[in-house]
Amino acid sequence: MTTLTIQTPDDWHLHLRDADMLPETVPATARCFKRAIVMPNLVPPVTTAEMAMAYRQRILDARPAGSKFEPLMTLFLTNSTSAQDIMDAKAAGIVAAKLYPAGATTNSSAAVKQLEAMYPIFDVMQQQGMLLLVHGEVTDHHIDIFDREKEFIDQKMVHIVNNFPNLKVVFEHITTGDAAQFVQEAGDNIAATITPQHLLLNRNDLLVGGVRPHNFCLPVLKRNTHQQALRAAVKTGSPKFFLGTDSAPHAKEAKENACGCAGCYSAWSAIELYAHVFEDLGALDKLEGFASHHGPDFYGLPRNEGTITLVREDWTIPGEIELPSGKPIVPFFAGESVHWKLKA
Ligand SMILES: NC(=O)N[C@@H](CC(=O)O)C(=O)O
Ligand SMILES: [Zn+2]
Ligand SMILES: [Zn+2]
Repeated sequence: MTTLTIQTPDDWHLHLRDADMLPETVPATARCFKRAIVMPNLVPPVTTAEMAMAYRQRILDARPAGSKFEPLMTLFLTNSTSAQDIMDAKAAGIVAAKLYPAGATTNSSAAVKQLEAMYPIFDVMQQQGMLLLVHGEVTDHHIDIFDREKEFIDQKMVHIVNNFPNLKVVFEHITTGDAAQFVQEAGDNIAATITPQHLLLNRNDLLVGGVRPHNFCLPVLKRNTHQQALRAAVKTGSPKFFLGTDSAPHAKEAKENACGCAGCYSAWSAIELYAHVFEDLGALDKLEGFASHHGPDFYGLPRNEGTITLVREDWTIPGEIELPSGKPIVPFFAGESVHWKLKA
């Protein structure tokens, strides 16, 4: 096969950042995705409908001329989020709220410290038909970083899903066979996003032969058997799994640092990298479902009109990109060759 045409895809997990990052990040995603779930972990976090609407406008203003890219906004949950905040958000067109356990990841210190205290809020979300998006890792210091997702399933996720059977929950950026199996076996109210890095890499790519800060993201890459389980999950074509890049830019100096930031900036090559993986799996026929159908179907939104075409053509991801601030950033998979390219 030399070309591949699929219905226009969406990115169901994206960090656009803010201010002078938007002229970089918005075009990168808008080049092939029609919509994206925009994560709210700004500084300060997006905790009200008003903040989300102002952020949405800044994103719309950063679109390239003629672009119809549509940001789907989310609310950052804290232990101070009120029922009224949820109702206001719903009324403003916000589709989901994001649960970060406090301290789990980038800019999450203001997030949820006591998860069970959020249950009345989940109840309102369930009634309002707002989705719950979850960064699924426990944050207790004594729990090993490689076990934090599995512990979250056992301690928290099982109870959320069972207590709120009509709340749609997205288990974001899953990284383990345990999470894939949990999602597959649980009811129809739970689905998961999977990133390109967790399909392409395992923890050897982070640590063998020297530490590779550009492969560091959270949840951290796991052992090869988990990578294989995620690959097997997308290969089934199950509607419970869909595309969420978790593209999360940090300047080069913040990644190549004694305390490097977590996040991979994959937007410029994301759809190509997924095609690369699905080809490897002999499952190119499953890419369209994963990238363009399962997400909107789960969210209860219409599928996109139109198509994109990928061409089988080798190209090399650049080693560096210059941010609008003038600072360099190293894109995910820099210097590596990819077999598919978006047709201009
Ligand atoms: N995935 C990451 O490693 N980082 C994300 C936050 C997140 O999605 O957890 C970021 O905002 O940088
Ligand atoms: Zn996360
Ligand atoms: Zn993320």
